Amino acid sequence: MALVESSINLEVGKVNPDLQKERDGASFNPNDMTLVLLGGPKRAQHRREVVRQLFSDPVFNQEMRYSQSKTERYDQAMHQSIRLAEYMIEKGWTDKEMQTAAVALHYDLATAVHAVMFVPTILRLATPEQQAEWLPQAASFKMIGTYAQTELGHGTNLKALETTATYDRSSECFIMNTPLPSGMKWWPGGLGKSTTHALVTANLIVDGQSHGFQVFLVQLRDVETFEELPGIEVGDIGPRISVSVTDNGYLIMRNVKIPRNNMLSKYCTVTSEGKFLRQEGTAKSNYGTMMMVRASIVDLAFQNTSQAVTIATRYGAVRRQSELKPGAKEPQIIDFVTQQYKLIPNIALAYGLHFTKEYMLSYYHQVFEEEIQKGVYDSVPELHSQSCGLKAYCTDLSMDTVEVCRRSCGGHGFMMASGLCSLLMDGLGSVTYEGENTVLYLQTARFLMKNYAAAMQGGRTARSLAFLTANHPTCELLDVFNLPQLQAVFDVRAKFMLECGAVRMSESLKNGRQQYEAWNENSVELVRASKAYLDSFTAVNFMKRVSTLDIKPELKDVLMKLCRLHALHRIVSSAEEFLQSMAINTKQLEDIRSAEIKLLASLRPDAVALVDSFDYHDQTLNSALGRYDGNVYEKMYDLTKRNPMNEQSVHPAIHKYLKPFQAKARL
Ligand SMILES: CCCCCCC/C=C/C(=O)SCCNC(=O)CCNC(=O)[C@H](O)C(C)(C)COP(=O)(O)OP(=O)(O)OC[C@H]1O[C@@H](n2cnc3c(N)ncnc32)[C@H](O)[C@@H]1OP(=O)(O)O
Ligand SMILES: Cc1cc2nc3c(=O)[nH]c(=O)nc-3n(C[C@H](O)[C@H](O)[C@H](O)COP(=O)(O)OP(=O)(O)OC[C@H]3O[C@@H](n4cnc5c(N)ncnc54)[C@H](O)[C@@H]3O)c2cc1C
Repeated sequence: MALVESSINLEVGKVNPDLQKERDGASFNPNDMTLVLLGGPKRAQHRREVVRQLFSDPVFNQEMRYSQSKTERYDQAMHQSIRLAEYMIEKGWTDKEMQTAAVALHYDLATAVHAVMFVPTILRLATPEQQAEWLPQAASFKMIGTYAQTELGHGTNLKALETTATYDRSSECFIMNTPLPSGMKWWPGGLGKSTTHALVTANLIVDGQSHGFQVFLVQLRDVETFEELPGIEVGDIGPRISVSVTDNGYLIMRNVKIPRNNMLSKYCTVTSEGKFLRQEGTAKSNYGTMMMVRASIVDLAFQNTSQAVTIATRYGAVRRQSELKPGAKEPQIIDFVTQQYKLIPNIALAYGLHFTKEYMLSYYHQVFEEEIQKGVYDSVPELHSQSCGLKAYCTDLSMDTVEVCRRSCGGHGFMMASGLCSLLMDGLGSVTYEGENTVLYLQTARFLMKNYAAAMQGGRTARSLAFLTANHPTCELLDVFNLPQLQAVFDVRAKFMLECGAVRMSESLKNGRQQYEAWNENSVELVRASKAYLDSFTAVNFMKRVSTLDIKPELKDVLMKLCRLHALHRIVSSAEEFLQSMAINTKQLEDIRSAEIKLLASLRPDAVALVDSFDYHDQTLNSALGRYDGNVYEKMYDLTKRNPMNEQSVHPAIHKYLKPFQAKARL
């Protein structure tokens, strides 16, 4: 009772004084940093305006989402999707605004996969005529689609997918079939309840001959009644780790006929006579959507990381606990150096991921829009390797960060109201979907090994692997804050790790192993090689981007500290590999550890300003702990009062079970 009274007596809306003190003491203006992160005032203004409009509409208020059941959340997710569609008509919102809105809403939309995969796949794999027919229907939600690739029996191994599309010359149709049970489609987002159509990947069979994985547009439901069409069985796959809004579904097709035109035919087609033709592209052109979505997931990893550190850092400034100076007032928990070590390297990581996702998205657009559209496919192997590797590396680190942040909030980090539990549970899918992370690291390793062999034979390497042919002397780290020297240290370690993988492979082959046996035998080392390369790539990209920014000195100063801290922290995190490769020695490792702690102290006064700079709206964070005004306890109390468990002072279960038992026991 005392707690309740003291909470409601605090003024809501006024900024918590500890948080205000942090903001007053920062070395830079967060708004200036936001403009750097968002690419200038025009873009920042645009994002703020879209987000402001979004959250002034009660339909997008998700404050009670943590208390909602799956069905209630789905209801709201559908409502939000349709409201956004209305905005396209009423406010003239385009893809740009929709993308900003989707990110601000954590993709909590019943039509997320429609927007993120269905439409983009049509844009990438359909002919101009097919696009002209389908895209307007998709834009007006007459057609709501999903991307149905994974099956119950196979997700990773696309060559083993069992669904068939058999060409029937007499009707000029494909007949779609699901071999049961392992061939049924399983997982596609929105398939359960929300979609009328699916882009189904299936083995194309013409005259008994298989032509491998092709993509087909299949209508699942009547667009008016939403009832399943004949031969189609669809449903939700059931409870998953999070109460995510997405209705991931299953699909069975029994002799479902679709017109010949429904095979997406930019790269391959079947003529009416039943002739299979490859028009252009490569054998893997139909895998294009996966590259695109993996690149977008790098952005998602940045969002998850930066939101988690925003919540935990603000809370770290507001929360007072324990004793630091004997007899003094309880300190802000962020003053404990161990707490700083949980938060500040992860703030640095969030900034590093910002520059990584900028790189990834721009490289994807360069290759897709400037090269592939002109029929140039030379960069595809590197783009595939990097989109796989960075998707895996960034989501792995981002999930580690979210969990560290959650724990850093003590008991309250265990409450849904922290906003950190849903970041974790919803985010966890990202290490599995769009390619399981180990599988993706191995795709990167395949590319690395090829390039390593080329470099050793004096040939050319891909752009991002120039370090393989550069000549770095070892142990030249004289100044642990010197960026070129740190870059050399990363490159030496990455090259060494690639060499370890290559040497082991060649030894296995010399010992008579088949290529596939050697690969499997050395795959742990190959994953290490990939991670070393990705560590190096992201740290060096961070250093290069920050070094070339033409910005106010106080912003540059703090960003330089962050990219140094990121580099040092990554070295400490994989110290044994840096030592083993002789990129550093043990004395240098000691210096690096001390430098890390010095950087914590130097960045501590800017911690809150650094997370404020991410410019998240309170409704996006949806966190009682990470609120901009820092009024944590009042908000927790407010949410608790509105928790459905507190709707009745006596729960009906008391009258249903306890009271009859007590009455009986008295007899
Ligand atoms: C923004 C947030 C919203 C997110 C919503 C997410 C919703 C989730 C959706 C999904 O999960 S959809 C399903 C995604 N499924 C997968 O990612 C499956 C993973 N498996 C694969 O990608 C592949 O099977 C494989 C593991 C890459 C292997 O493919 P395959 O069996 O065909 O291998 P090989 O014949 O050995 O060929 C390898 C050869 O092909 C090149 N390659 C592979 N993929 C691509 C690609 N996407 N683009 C270009 N090239 C590709 C690879 O580099 C090899 O080349 P070489 O070394 O032989 O030259
Ligand atoms: C939340 C969520 C949403 C999804 N949405 C969609 C969607 O919209 N559409 C869709 O089509 N799919 C979707 N999926 C499916 C997803 O793409 C697959 O689950 C994913 O690609 C992994 O495949 P898998 O489940 O077959 O795992 P498996 O391949 O069975 O993996 C199991 C284990 O085997 C290991 N393994 C497998 N192959 C290899 C190998 N070659 N080398 C080494 N190790 C290996 C993996 O590393 C892993 O440890 C979704 C999945 C989730 C979790």
